[in-house]
Amino acid sequence: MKKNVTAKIQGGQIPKGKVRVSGAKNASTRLLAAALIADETVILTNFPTELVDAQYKIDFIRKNGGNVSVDVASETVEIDAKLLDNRSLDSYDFPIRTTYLLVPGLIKRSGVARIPYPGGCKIGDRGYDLHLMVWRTLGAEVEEKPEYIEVRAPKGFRSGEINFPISTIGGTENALISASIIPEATIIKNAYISPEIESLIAFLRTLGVKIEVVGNSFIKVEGSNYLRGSLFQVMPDRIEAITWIVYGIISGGNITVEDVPFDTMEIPLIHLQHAGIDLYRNAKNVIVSPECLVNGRIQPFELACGTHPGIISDMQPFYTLLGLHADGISRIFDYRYPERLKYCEELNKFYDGALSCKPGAITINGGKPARPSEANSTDLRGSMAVVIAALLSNGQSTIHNIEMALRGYNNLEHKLSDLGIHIEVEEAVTA
Ligand SMILES: CC(=O)N[C@H]1[C@@H](OP(=O)(O)OP(=O)(O)OC[C@H]2O[C@@H](n3ccc(=O)[nH]c3=O)[C@H](O)[C@@H]2O)O[C@H](CO)[C@@H](O)[C@@H]1O
Ligand SMILES: C=C(OP(=O)(O)O)C(=O)O
Repeated sequence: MKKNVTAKIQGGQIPKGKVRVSGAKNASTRLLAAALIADETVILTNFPTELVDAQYKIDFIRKNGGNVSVDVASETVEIDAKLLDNRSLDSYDFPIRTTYLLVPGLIKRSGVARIPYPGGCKIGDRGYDLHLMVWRTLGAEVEEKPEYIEVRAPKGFRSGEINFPISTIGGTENALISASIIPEATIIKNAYISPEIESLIAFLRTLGVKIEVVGNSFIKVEGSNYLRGSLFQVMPDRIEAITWIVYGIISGGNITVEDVPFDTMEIPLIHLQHAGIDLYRNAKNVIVSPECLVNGRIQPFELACGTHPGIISDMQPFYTLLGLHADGISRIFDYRYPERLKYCEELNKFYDGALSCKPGAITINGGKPARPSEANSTDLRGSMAVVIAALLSNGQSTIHNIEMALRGYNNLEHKLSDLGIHIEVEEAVTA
């Protein structure tokens, strides 16, 4: 897997052309784990095969005996988990967040699961205690070993009632997949229903799991000992869509963003309107061009990130970028991930200190032109944000560790190249 990747970026290139949004990271990597509980083959289409996070998960599955074939050309992944088995690995270094979703498949096949500690972006406090709570509620023993988390349920999980004290995406996904292998009813209270979770529920139903959702936070799951296979399409990535739209606006480019999942991003798009941006769109695509700016400029704005259907935290850095190009002072609040600020220090290198931050709040003094710089990738979205800042600056910039951006942006270099943008990417050779 790629490590220590540096990008040399010549600013001032204006994007022009088409870019298609890939299958969503936060859907595809969940479906991949959920496929492990099926007793027949699962085929996932529109799968972002080049996504580094997906590749880590596939690697883990293969190392534990699962069969995964990947067809890059058709963006299809076929998973056969019949031979999945819990094995002792030489290394548990898998820097992805949702390792916990690999547990149900392993419990189903071998009654024991050893999984890497949840990694993912360092965006502040990211507990995993609620995942342990899920497994314990379902009758498992859980032990935190130095290298991995071990979950034991030799006779499989048993049904229970899971009551989340806070609304958690990962926790809800874990509870859903874990409950699906139990042939009795499990109740999940205070669940979080996001579009990606709706898609996960739709997938689990295709396997034969009965899932009832009442209102927006109560779920009843009735699983089965035997689960069918499935042919399922990964939904497009709403965070990638907002990334390209914002890039199109602030670059003054002329781009068509294809496969935009409009129904999952109503409020994020309303906030663009409030910033004076009137996008041309049809059922699936958006055309971004300088004419979209109603008054010829981006209006400053104030917004708060939160749970769906609002602006989710992963979109925050792109609204920050938008604010940097707005005509005045904008403010962004994020009290769900108040420490998601490290990337701001990196962006400040390009924008002459235009961002001032305190936990949960970013104030943006918009309107300063971007200048070239050398910056680090602090997290996935932050990495993509500095790549965009470098593209907008007038000169050559260097961005370190852009493998972070590649965790969440499928085929990034190719997509940029289709927009006429060339970046030079180099991976450090390690002895
Ligand atoms: C699938 C998905 O869309 N994941 C998103 C989710 O991550 P992730 O699924 O990790 O986030 P959660 O919704 O689980 O976390 C919400 C809050 O609950 C806390 N918590 C969570 C689990 C736990 O066991 N204990 C605990 O304390 C977290 O620290 C956080 O403060 O939100 C992040 C911030 O928007 C995004 O970057 C991820 O892309
Ligand atoms: C923080 C993110 O992902 P993860 O939860 O996988 O770290 C992200 O997608 O921005």
